[in-house]
Amino acid sequence: MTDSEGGPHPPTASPGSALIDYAESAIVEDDALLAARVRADELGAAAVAPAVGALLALLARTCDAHAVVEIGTGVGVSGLWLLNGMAADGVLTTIDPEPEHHRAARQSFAGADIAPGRTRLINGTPRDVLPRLADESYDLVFVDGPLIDHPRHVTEAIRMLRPGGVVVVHNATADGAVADPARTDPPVAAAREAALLIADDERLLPVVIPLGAGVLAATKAR
Ligand SMILES: C[S@@+](CC[C@H](N)C(=O)[O-])C[C@H]1O[C@@H](n2cnc3c(N)ncnc32)[C@H](O)[C@@H]1O
Repeated sequence: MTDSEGGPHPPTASPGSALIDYAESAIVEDDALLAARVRADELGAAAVAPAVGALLALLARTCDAHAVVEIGTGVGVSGLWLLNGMAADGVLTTIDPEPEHHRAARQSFAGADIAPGRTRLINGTPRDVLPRLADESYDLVFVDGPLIDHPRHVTEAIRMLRPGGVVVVHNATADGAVADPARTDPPVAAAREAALLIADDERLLPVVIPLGAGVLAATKAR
């Protein structure tokens, strides 16, 4: 690649650079999100970084999301961001096997004055729940369960996504380990497998975004 004067482009920013640090620190969260983060710390439920949350809200708004599925509710930090970007009457269906996390997520949603009808919390494992959700019916699917389950969750997400919808995979790079050929442990192999499922699907237009733990987003052809 060359610049407008024919010379090589200057090196682009790498993860950990000042640019990434700026992107990560530029987002300000409201009181409801800050309170949810305290709950996440108390329960040890890792939540998306603020910049990833802002990306979720942006993508939800861009695809005018009315129906969103989230795999891995945690205590509702990513859910709050998704709801912020969704249509005012949009419904977030969010799945988690931990009842304690769902209790905390309900507190998080109430703390942000989210109307109860806008959230559908399904307590169960995605393996059991996802097959019951309809084909091509959701505007956005957010995958944030255990890395080892990413291939199964991504397969279900692609099935559930409507044409023009967006799938977002959190921790898609296994904190960057997918780029290291020496890393062949099962979670890293699962992250690679999930990325390949998306790369090999001709209906999907993907991009890796180096925010937080690494995000892979793809939109499905209309
Ligand atoms: C990283 S946290 C989700 C954080 C949340 N998305 C956020 O940013 O606020 C992962 C969640 O996956 C849930 N989980 C555990 N086992 C699971 C499984 N087998 N499938 C899906 N989710 C699971 C955990 O209970 C936990 O709440």
